Amino acid sequence: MTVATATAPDQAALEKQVSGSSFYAAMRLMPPAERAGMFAIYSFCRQVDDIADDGSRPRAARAVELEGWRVDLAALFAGMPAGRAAFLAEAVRRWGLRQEDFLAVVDGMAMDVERDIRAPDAATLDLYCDRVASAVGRLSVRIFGMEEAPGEGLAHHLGRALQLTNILRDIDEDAAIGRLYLPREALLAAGITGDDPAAVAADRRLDAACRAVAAQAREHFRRADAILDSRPRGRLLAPRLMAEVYRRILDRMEVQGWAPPRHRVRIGKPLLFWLILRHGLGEGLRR
Ligand SMILES: CC(C)=CCC/C(C)=C/CC/C(C)=C/COP(=O)(O)OP(=O)(O)O
Repeated sequence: MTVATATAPDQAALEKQVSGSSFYAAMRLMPPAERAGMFAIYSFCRQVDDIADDGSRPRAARAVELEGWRVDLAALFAGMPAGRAAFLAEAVRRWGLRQEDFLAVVDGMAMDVERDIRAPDAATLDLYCDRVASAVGRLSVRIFGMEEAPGEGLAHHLGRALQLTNILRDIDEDAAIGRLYLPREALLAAGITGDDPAAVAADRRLDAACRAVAAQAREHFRRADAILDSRPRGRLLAPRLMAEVYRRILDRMEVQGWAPPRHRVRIGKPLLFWLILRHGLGEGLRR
């Protein structure tokens, strides 16, 4: 495949976009070329996510802008001047990243633009998680150098584990912008029939619904771990640390519970540092 030669990616700018993420430490530990690739993927995700979340602009304008990304990605993969997507060219060329995975991410963001997601059914939530998280995983596992089958499996399970945990952590922030990602089935099983985000966030029965979703996240973490454990020790340190950081967030939320008022769970620097050491990442730190 021929890919348009990109303008040199501005690493400092990419890194700045990534630096606020829970996954920054994991990406920082990768060797320079892989790290640059992950930063590019993350920056792409950040840019399309910012479009989807920009509530100050009409939905139609945001949809047009996402469509522009689809056009730029098509140009990139056709070897043409790729506009905003040009900075992805090196990563696409080097790791054979697939157009369909980038497009899936854009499709996921488009779900947020079309209407505010409110208590989606389980299948819709799963599709959303596949697009906004597992597709990112499918791009990432190519950079990790994984073979097709375990790579697909890791992306499937770790993407869903991380996204469900993120949803459980961000209930209040999402409600503040009119969104409720918790699945309808879990809400109904807990006796919650409405889908008004603020009302649901204030409902004490939410704890039971969230525990059911947390169990799903745990099962995805378990299956992601099984894939990671089958790979040689000392490899795949980045996804191991990504999983560990978010699993700790899930652990803390389960202790705290989801009955309002909730306190946003964070992983502080000392714990992060300890997790890095525990995973034998000292090697990465010296790079
Ligand atoms: C194989 C593999 C690596 C799979 C996982 C793919 C992946 C990294 C998905 C991201 C999903 C997610 C919860 C993003 C939030 O990022 P954020 O930076 O907004 O998170 P934060 O709010 O906690 O900082």
